[in-house]
Amino acid sequence: MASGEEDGTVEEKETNNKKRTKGAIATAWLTFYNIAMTAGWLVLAVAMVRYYLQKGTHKGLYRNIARTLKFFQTFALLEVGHCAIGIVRTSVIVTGVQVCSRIFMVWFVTNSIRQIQNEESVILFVVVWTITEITRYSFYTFNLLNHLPYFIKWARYNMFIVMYPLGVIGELLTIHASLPYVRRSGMYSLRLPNKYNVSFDYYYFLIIVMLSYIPLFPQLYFHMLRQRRRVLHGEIVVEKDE
Ligand SMILES: CCCCCCCCCCCCC[C@@H](O)CC(=O)SCCNC(=O)CCNC(=O)[C@H](O)C(C)(C)COP(=O)(O)OP(=O)(O)OC[C@H]1O[C@@H](n2cnc3c(N)ncnc32)[C@H](O)[C@@H]1OP(=O)(O)O
Repeated sequence: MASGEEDGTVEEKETNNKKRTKGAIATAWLTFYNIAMTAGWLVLAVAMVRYYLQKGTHKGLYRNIARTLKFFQTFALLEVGHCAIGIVRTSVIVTGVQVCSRIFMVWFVTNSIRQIQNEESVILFVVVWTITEITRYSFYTFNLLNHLPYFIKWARYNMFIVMYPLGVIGELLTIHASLPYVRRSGMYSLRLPNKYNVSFDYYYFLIIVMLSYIPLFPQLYFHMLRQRRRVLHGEIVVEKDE
């Protein structure tokens, strides 16, 4: 029996061919992207373990891995693009909040304020992010290759239950530790009078960022709990249009 495609008009066939090509290109790109990201976070993990074994302290660890961390975390901005052009079935808003908050932590907090780089809280969130991302990107890679080991699927949809709160604690403690330096230095702030007639206080901005975790984090966490029910328990989860 002829398939629907064989029966279709030339236009239908062209549309189907286009869809297939877009699918193949998107899959190839995502496979490359996920392999590169898994490798990047693995490099980071190895660098952290080596540093700690050699020096026996976490002091100086952040500076040692800063370039790699900044590179791979910033590269994750592409994920917002993946959602926007529809090659992954994820909400742009959920992904945007997750990626932007991380980029903000890396560039505008940890990287900008040298005095806090040796805080234990920095190591906490960097270690938690690293474990999470190695699991997440290897999950996507094996999934795309249709060879997903169950323990990676299990880890992807269970570890976040503990890792997410731990990461948030690390991030909030780091922002909190930065407050006195920000207040003293007046960094990234704009005081009146100035030619733009605008004032901005980075110290209060950071406090607002900390407070914004209260409404935003539960949404990300519950999103992941719904994904967990869908993927591990096969439940049909109806999500609001985010
Ligand atoms: C300017 C200042 C802003 C300040 C804002 C301050 C507010 C901050 C509040 C937020 C706090 C966040 C803190 C955070 O940084 C702390 C941590 O991360 S700690 C470490 C623990 N973290 C986690 O476990 C992260 C969990 N979150 C995520 O995984 C993602 O970020 C999330 C976007 C939530 C993922 O959700 P998603 O919907 O994508 O879930 P899935 O993985 O199940 O994917 C859904 C489907 O899409 C496919 N997909 C997605 N990405 C890819 C890809 N790269 N390649 C291939 N396929 C992909 C996936 O396979 C699923 O497909 P299907 O539906 O067919 O199964």
